[in-house]
Amino acid sequence: MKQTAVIGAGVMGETLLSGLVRAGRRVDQLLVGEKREARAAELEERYGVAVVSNVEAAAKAETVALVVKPQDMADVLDEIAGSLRPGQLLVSLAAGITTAFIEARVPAGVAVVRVMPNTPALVDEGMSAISAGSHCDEEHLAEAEALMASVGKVIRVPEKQQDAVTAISGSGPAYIFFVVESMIEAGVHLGLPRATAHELVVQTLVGSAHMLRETNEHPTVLREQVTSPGGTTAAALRELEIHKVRAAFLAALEAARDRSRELASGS
Ligand SMILES: NC(=O)C1=CN([C@@H]2O[C@H](COP(=O)(O)OP(=O)(O)OC[C@H]3O[C@@H](n4cnc5c(N)ncnc54)[C@H](O)[C@@H]3O)[C@@H](O)[C@H]2O)C=CC1
Ligand SMILES: O=C(O)[C@@H]1CCC=N1
Repeated sequence: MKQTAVIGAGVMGETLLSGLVRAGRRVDQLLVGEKREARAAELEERYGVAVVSNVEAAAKAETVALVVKPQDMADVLDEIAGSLRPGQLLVSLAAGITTAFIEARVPAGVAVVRVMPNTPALVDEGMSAISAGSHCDEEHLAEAEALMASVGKVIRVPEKQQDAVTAISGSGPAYIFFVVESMIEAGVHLGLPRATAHELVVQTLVGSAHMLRETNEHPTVLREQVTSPGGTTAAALRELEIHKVRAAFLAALEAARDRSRELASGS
């Protein structure tokens, strides 16, 4: 029986775990390594999954997903390296951590795939980008792809693009939620009840997202369709340009990309 282990079951680890369960993975094919005892008990109760030591998880599973913070990755790899064997697959979901960083700390021949997921995986609408390490064959990459496909869409990217991917889709949901928060708050300033503002903004976001996906139109075209000459949208967009929102997004994404690059150094 092939087993998959998830080491580090915080926000993203549980997101992956729950997706695997929803996708029909048998619970006895799953193992969890989690440092916090209370959290481990919670997961055992919620999913009926076995929480074991990291060493046992690494020794038993064919595929090991590493979902600890980048700053904890070196310690976890030191702990499990002795239990890993060539041919086994390590899938890292950590921002910034390169496949070379992992390969340098595990036995030669262990296959490594780097993944950047995002939290909409919780509702099976995740976006994951995967990159192969140097001992990884097509079968390993396909296995990592199948793992992440259980919670959404997956694309393959060259590893050198992963820091930019992290800035866009990894952190991306936070920017969208920030915009949603800002619009709700603005609605309240305009005198709408908070619940009304919330409903208006969420449905506007969902509808706009569906339009982007289903019409396949460029966002500029969709934005122009909303922008009547001399109308309300043009008045609002002029303010966004005056406040340099476009430039702020560029600076923000550059900061996220740079932070991703820094994380591999443990800072
Ligand atoms: N939260 C997000 O939206 C995304 C997170 N990621 C990546 O996922 C990883 C985890 O992030 P989060 O889930 O947000 O963090 P988190 O802090 O919620 O989860 C990390 C978990 O690892 C556990 N842990 C720490 N050291 C451990 C050890 N030695 N053995 C076993 N478990 C240990 C912690 O107790 C915690 O439950 C990070 O590397 C992050 O870059 C990637 C994309 C999106
Ligand atoms: O903020 C972070 O570092 C993680 C990686 C991408 C999203 N959350």
